[in-house]
Amino acid sequence: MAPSATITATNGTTGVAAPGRQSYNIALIPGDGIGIEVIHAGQVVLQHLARCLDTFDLKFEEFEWSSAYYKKHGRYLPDDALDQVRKFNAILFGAVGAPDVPDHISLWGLRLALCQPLQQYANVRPTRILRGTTSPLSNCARGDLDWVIVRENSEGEYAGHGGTSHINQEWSVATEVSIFTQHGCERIMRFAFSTAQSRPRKKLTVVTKSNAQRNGMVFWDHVAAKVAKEFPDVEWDKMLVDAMTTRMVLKPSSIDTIVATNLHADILSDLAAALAGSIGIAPTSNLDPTRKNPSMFEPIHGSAFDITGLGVANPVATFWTSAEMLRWLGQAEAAELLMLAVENVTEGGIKTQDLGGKSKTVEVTEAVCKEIEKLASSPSKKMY
Ligand SMILES: NC(=O)c1ccc[n+]([C@@H]2O[C@H](COP(=O)([O-])OP(=O)(O)OC[C@H]3O[C@@H](n4cnc5c(N)ncnc54)[C@H](O)[C@@H]3O)[C@@H](O)[C@H]2O)c1
Ligand SMILES: O=C(O)[C@H](O)[C@@H](O)C(=O)O
Ligand SMILES: [K+]
Ligand SMILES: [Mn+2]
Repeated sequence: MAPSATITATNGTTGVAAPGRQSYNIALIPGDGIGIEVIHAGQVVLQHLARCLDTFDLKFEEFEWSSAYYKKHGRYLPDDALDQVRKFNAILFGAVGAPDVPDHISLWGLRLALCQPLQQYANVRPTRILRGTTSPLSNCARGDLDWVIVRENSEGEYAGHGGTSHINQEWSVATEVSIFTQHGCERIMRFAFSTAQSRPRKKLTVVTKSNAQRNGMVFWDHVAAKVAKEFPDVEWDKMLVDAMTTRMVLKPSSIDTIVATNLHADILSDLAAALAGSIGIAPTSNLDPTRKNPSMFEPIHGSAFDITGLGVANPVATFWTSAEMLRWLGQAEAAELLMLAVENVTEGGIKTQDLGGKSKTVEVTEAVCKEIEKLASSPSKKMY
């Protein structure tokens, strides 16, 4: 079923209206590398926002689950990790991945070990060109690129089906089987169509590869066509994933909402982030649309070994995902104010090096805090 909507967010997700003063418990999982730097910047900004607005409360608890924890305990998560995080309203996650741990161990050990059992089956990735930033595409004005990528986040190429036989033999073999279930495809298609329906253009592109992958992807297309009948007001088309990359580069304004498989959307969303200026701005919401489990919010990027510890990581992706978290929790006004503050700062030229600026993580964080203070105390607060 589509999420029960009361507040429609700019990214097509929905929040529950909050009666009275609300208090939210947020689990912080900074993880590894720059994840630690940006999550701490996000916590500073969120705390400041809550203090300045004084209309809701945020309480944070930090978890040390990371590659350092893995090296000490032989696992990324303790046995009761899911029970622990289920007590929170939301999770703010940094990144996982370390140079001395194989990437499949870290990804499956932490991120997927949370997203999959918590039924965060819809991964929502908005992309747009923020004020004061530019796309590397010539002729792409700010409003020409305003997309939401909906990523199937529970199965497909990430189902974990497969195995290795004849290890260390010349005839060793490994399989990685994609899984497309009726339930999994239907729920993500419904979510994607209702996201598209909630946006002004009501347009959805279903990304596929059903010319080559003649089973799973043909099934994916079939479910899309069936679910489309429930949304007669959504204009939709279907596009092969390879052609979609060229359309994103050459005709960005022809795109609005996209739905794609776990792997296709993973790849397309890094491309989308780069086309909007940098991976350092791109947010991700891992949503359980049924709201039975807490949803998890993170920047799209990873732990970025190459810039860890230099103080130059762009915190904007984490600020944006923090805004999406607030929206999901029902604090749409606070989310709007936070994004307005972020864009006032980028427009003022306070940007990290990935966006062509010279500012450090901490300078961007301080500037956003100052801007929040200004906006929250302005008599014309209703401008956001
Ligand atoms: N969800 C996650 O936790 C997640 C996501 C992606 C990658 N990873 C893991 O992170 C590790 C590194 O992966 P990768 O190098 O492929 O991707 P990455 O996103 O960590 O880095 C790619 C490039 O983008 C730059 N970059 C990323 N975030 C930035 C930011 N906020 N500000 C400025 N520059 C930024 C990096 O410096 C690097 O040059 C791997 O272990 C990978 O598995 C985890
Ligand atoms: O899920 C993945 O593929 C990785 O964690 C990462 O690249 C992401 O986009 O979340
Ligand atoms: K991340
Ligand atoms: Mn990715």
